[in-house]
Amino acid sequence: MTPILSVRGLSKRFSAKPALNDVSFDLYKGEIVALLGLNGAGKSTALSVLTGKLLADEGEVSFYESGIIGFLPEGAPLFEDLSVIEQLKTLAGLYDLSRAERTDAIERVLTDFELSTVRKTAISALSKGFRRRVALAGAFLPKAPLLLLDEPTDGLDPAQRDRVLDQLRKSREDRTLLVSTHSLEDVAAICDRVLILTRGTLAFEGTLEALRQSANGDLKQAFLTLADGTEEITR
Ligand SMILES: Nc1ncnc2c1ncn2[C@@H]1O[C@H](COP(=O)(O)OP(=O)(O)OP(=O)(O)O)[C@@H](O)[C@H]1O
Repeated sequence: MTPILSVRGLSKRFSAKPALNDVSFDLYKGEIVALLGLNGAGKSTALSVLTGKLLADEGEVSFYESGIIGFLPEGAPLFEDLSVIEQLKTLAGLYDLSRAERTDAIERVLTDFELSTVRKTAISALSKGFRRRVALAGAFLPKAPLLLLDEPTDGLDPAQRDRVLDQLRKSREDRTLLVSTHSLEDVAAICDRVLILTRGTLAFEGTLEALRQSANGDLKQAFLTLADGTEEITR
């Protein structure tokens, strides 16, 4: 099977300090893959390099689909001075969409992320959970075949978290998702495969089930053991 995205030998250093070290993996159509690791493991750096926001020092990223990549960056940055609808219109204007397509895309994400009631609200007046959903709506505006999401459920209440996870699950019908998260609950709920970064090195690549089984069914224990780097590298 041809991957949708292929990453080979990716390395990135900040000054002399390695943030990513010879990382290689593939993503396939229709899967949701978790990108896990302790604080500072290199997850956000990896997503930034994949989107071209940061330049890698070494390695190659090949994207085998036509179209663009949707991105929810770390911290879900937004235009503070705009309203929700203005934010989405501004982002939609960046894509190659007709006026009708832009309107349709905006209405779709307002509905999918339950933002209709705040469409005219200033971004600066939104709570953390709403802000996250506006940023997610922005990432889902274009019909991008690949979405890179940095902590999509951070700051969401349990009800909203479930709804956003439903949206992510649904979106795999026509998209591939790489999701960086600290929530093992989210991983168990929606992810097919898992990548674990340990101090910039890929320490595990495999199915959710294989990860669980590596610690007799205890997902948290399995993650902590590998993320800490005390186990041999599993590839
Ligand atoms: N712009 C930068 N300049 C210097 N060092 C950086 C920069 N961005 C990241 N780093 C360093 O690179 C390493 C990886 O950071 P990164 O933010 O990718 O980790 P992360 O896995 O996303 O962490 P977290 O879970 O805390 O968000 C860390 O040691 C971090 O301090």
